[in-house]
Amino acid sequence: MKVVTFAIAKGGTGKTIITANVSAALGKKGKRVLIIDNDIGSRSLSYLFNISPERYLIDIINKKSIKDAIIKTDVENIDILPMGKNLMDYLKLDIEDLNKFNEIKDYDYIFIDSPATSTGVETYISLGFSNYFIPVIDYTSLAPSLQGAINTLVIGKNYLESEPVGFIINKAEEVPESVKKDLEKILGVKCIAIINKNSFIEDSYEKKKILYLTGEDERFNKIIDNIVNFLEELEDKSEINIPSVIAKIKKATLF
Ligand SMILES: Nc1ncnc2c1ncn2[C@@H]1O[C@H](COP(=O)(O)OP(=O)(O)OP(=O)(O)O)[C@@H](O)[C@H]1O
Repeated sequence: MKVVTFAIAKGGTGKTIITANVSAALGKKGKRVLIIDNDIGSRSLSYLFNISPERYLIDIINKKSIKDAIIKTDVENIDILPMGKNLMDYLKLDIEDLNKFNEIKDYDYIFIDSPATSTGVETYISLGFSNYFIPVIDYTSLAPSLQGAINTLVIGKNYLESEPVGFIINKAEEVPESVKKDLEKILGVKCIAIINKNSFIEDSYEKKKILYLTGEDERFNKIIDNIVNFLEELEDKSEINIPSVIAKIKKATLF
């Protein structure tokens, strides 16, 4: 199992779109995927997968199995776990309840879709629970994206031990090779994909479609396939030690 977050302490860069499409591509390949939906503000993941959760994990975690909150979607091999509250609220729970996260074993991939709060704290908590993270830079908003990516990399790598394995440039028309090289130098990881800005992607959200599955945009599908191949090469990781993760998060976020 691998826990991966497309993470950046900056809103609207395309994290949810990328999480949804990469998950769908993995699901199509027969991989079992769970998406932890922590983006409770925008609820964009529920919107895209067309689900209306009747219960959230926060409401049942002290009474039932974590599996009772997991929703099967209509998309092949993809389940969603709606958190219902900020991950920060989960940190206040008993360790016994938090250890229930270790019940989640039947998946090849877990993705955490997180909101970008102004303090970045939700992003950092997601990183605490992730083995790997991949910042998503919005090329139409390069300077704030870069700042968000640097913050995320510093906290994730140095305090939480989540491994940055590359970054994605999203909403880009054309990225000069020299800019890509500069970004790689600044961020210290490789650019694993450049996704162009286009109306198919933009409209897919409005129309509640997972673009990869419609096959409407061949170029987009090739890019998603490349990201999937990249993730498949990453090593599977062992179980996360919840108490030690919580201790690290508290230290890293001065929570
Ligand atoms: N490559 C793209 N081309 C055009 N529009 C895009 C592209 N990527 C994302 N968008 C649009 O940008 C908006 C934000 O995307 P998304 O919700 O995936 O970002 P996010 O990082 O998850 O946002 P938040 O921080 O609010 O959770 C959406 O309306 C989406 O349709």
